[in-house]
Amino acid sequence: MFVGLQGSGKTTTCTKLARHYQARGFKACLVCADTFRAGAFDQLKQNATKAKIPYYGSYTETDPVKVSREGVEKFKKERFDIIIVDTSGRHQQERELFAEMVQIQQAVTPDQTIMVLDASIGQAAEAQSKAFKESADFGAIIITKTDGHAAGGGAISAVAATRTPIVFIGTGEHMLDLERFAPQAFVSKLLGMGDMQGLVEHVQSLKLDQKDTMKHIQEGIFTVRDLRDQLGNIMKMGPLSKMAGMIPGLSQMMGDVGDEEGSMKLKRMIYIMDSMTEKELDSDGKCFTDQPTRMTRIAHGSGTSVREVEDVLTQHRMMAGMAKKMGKNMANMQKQGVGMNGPNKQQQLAAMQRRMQSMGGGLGGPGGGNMAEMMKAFGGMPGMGGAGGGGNPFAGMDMAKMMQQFGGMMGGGGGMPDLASMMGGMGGMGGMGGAGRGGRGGRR
Ligand SMILES: Nc1nc2c(ncn2[C@@H]2O[C@H](COP(=O)(O)OP(=O)(O)OP(=O)(O)O)[C@@H](O)[C@H]2O)c(=O)[nH]1
Repeated sequence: MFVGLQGSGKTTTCTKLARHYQARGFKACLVCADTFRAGAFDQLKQNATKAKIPYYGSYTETDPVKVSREGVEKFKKERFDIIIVDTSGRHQQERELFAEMVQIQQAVTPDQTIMVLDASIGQAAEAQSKAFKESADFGAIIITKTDGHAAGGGAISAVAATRTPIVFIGTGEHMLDLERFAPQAFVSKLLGMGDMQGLVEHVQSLKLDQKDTMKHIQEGIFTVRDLRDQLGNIMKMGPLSKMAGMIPGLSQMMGDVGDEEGSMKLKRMIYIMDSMTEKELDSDGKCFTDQPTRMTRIAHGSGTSVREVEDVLTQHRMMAGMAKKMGKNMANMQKQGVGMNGPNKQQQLAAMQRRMQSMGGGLGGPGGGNMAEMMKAFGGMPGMGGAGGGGNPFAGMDMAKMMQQFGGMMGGGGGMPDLASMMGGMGGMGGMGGAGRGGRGGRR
C-alpha cells in the first residue's frame, strides 16, 4: 500500500514498482483506491495500460475502502504475487483523509506500507514523515524526483530520523526511472563516481536480446543487421545522460553532448538501416563498396545524406573488424582448451578472479571503478558484445587474454585500456552522439 502527499509521485511510482517486479518475473498488479481526485483512476489506468500491468478501480464507487478491498480480493484470487494499492494524496492536516488511509490499511492489511516523498521538500521531509508515521505506520520509504535540482540529499538525511529504510528512489518521469536505493551507490553518483551496480541492474531489467549477435561475434562475423540490433538496444536503455551517470567518469567526459542530439543521431542511423534490403542487412557490407549507388538509394529512402550512410557503413566496418579479431581469438582459446569446463573449474575461477583483481588495481582513470564489476556490467552492454541481460559473455574463457584483447580493441595498444579510451571506444561503437570522438577508439 502506497501513502503520501498530494503530487508526491505516488501513482507514477506505483506503476514503476509494478513494472520493476513484473520485469523480474513476478505477477504484479495495481489497485486504485484514490476515489478523491477526479482523474486519478484514469491516470493509473493509462500508466498501467502502457506498462501492460493489470489494474482495478471504479468510476462510480466513491468509497475507497470498498474499492481497495474488492481489488485486493480479486487479485488475491487470481494469485498475483504483488498487489500495489494506490491511495489518494493528502495534506498534512487533512484529518479525514488520514482516517480513511487507516481504514484502507485495516481493510487490506498490507504486507508493506510505503510512503512516497518528493525529494524537493528537503528537510521538511522529517516533519512530513513523522505526521504520516503517527497515522499509517509505514515500513519503507520511496523518495521521488531525485533527478531534480534537490537531488534528494536533504530529504534522505531528514527521513533518517524516522529510522525507516528508503527502498527505492525515483529518478525521472519515465517508467524505467526507478532505482533500488543503495546508500553507497547513491553517494558515489552524487559525487560523479558512477554506479556500476545500478547499470548492471538497469541493463538486466531491459532483457536485451543479444543471442544472434553474440553467436556471430564468436564466429568472427558482424553483419549490418547486428549493428542495427545493437543500436536498437542502446535506444532502449533510456537517455544517454542517465546511462552516463552510472559509468564512472563518463558524464564529465561527455561534456555538452545533449540527449536529444545523441538520440537523434542514433535514430537516423536506424532509419538508414531500415531503408536497406534484407540481403543488405545480412551482408558484410561489401555490396555497398562494390555498388555505391546503393548508398544513394538508401539516403533517399531514409531522408538522410549519402555522407551519413557512409558513416554508418564505416561504423559497421570498424565493428566487423573487431568481431573478426574477437572470433579468431575465441577460436584460438578453444583450441588451446582454456575453457573452464574441466574438473578444476573452481580453481580456474579463483585464479581468474585474482588476476582480474590485480588488473583492476592498475586501472587509473576517473572514478577508478572496480574492473571486475565493470567487466560484468560491460558483459551486458549492447555494443560491447554482451550476452542477453547482463550475462557475462566471457564466462568460460581466459579472462586475462580477453582483457588484453579488449585493450587492443579499444586502441589501448594491447595492455589494459584506460577508462577514457574505453569510453572512446564505446562512443565510437554506438555512434553515441559523438561521445567517443575524443577517444582513441573513436570513429576518427
Ligand atoms: N522528474 C520526476 N518526476 C516525477 C518522478 N516521479 C513522479 N514524477 C512526476 O510528478 C508528477 C506527480 O506524480 P503523480 O504520480 O501524479 O503524483 P501523486 O502523488 O499520485 O498525486 P496525487 O494523486 O494527487 O496524490 C507527475 O508529473 C510525475 O510525472 C520522478 O522521480 N522524477
